[in-house]
Amino acid sequence: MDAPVKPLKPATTSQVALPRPTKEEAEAAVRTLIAWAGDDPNREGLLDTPARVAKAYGELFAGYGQDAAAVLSKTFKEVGGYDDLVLVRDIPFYAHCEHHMVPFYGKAHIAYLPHDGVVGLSKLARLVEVFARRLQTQETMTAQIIDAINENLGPRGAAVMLEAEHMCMTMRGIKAHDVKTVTHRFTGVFAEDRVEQDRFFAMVAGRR
Ligand SMILES: Nc1nc2c(ncn2[C@@H]2O[C@H](COP(=O)(O)OP(=O)(O)OP(=O)(O)O)[C@@H](O)[C@H]2O)c(=O)[nH]1
Ligand SMILES: [Zn+2]
Repeated sequence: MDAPVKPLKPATTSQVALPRPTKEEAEAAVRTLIAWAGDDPNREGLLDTPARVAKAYGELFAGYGQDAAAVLSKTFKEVGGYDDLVLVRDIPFYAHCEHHMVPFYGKAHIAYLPHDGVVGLSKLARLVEVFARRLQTQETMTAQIIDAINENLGPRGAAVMLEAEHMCMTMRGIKAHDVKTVTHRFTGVFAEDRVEQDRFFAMVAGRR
């Protein structure tokens, strides 16, 4: 018989103030959920599952330990004076919806108009990871990505679009398959100029 499940520490609304439970407490919580699902956490096939889930959470929610400012800290100024639009499109991401804790996944498209140098292209994909690997809403994630770009790169303009499928809408609930949710936000020149917005949409669609 396993030791009785220790109670989890009380939840707070603040991510920062929340005391981190121990690995043993996390594993006990997984055992509780297995039993809640209707299975026996003590049967052989499930014995190692709580430890695996706790370990997987470290990867799936790694974003809490990452810092957008650090990801965007290095810029390059030697780009031949290039200051036109840079678009990195089709960045794949996997996030978890904060309502049901099931995945939503899709693609992010990020564009910016450089002001004083450019950032390494991989860093924009890393930035998406920083915010995807948390409990999220698609809207919050869109806003966090563009805010981080503005705060750390100070571009003349930025544009972010996310297209995602929410599994809480496909495998449960309304069970609406192939539904895509699209969010986008524009700042700076992109917010002011419809021509720039249209250029962004055309480039995201691969037409330019
Ligand atoms: N705006 C927004 N809603 C989301 C996101 N992810 C999931 N949701 C929605 O969150 C809502 C939660 O609604 P509730 O009525 O509180 O929960 P529920 O009874 O499980 O809702 P149903 O999914 O309709 O069964 C649902 O409408 C989900 O589709 C997201 O990223 N953004
Ligand atoms: Zn959901």
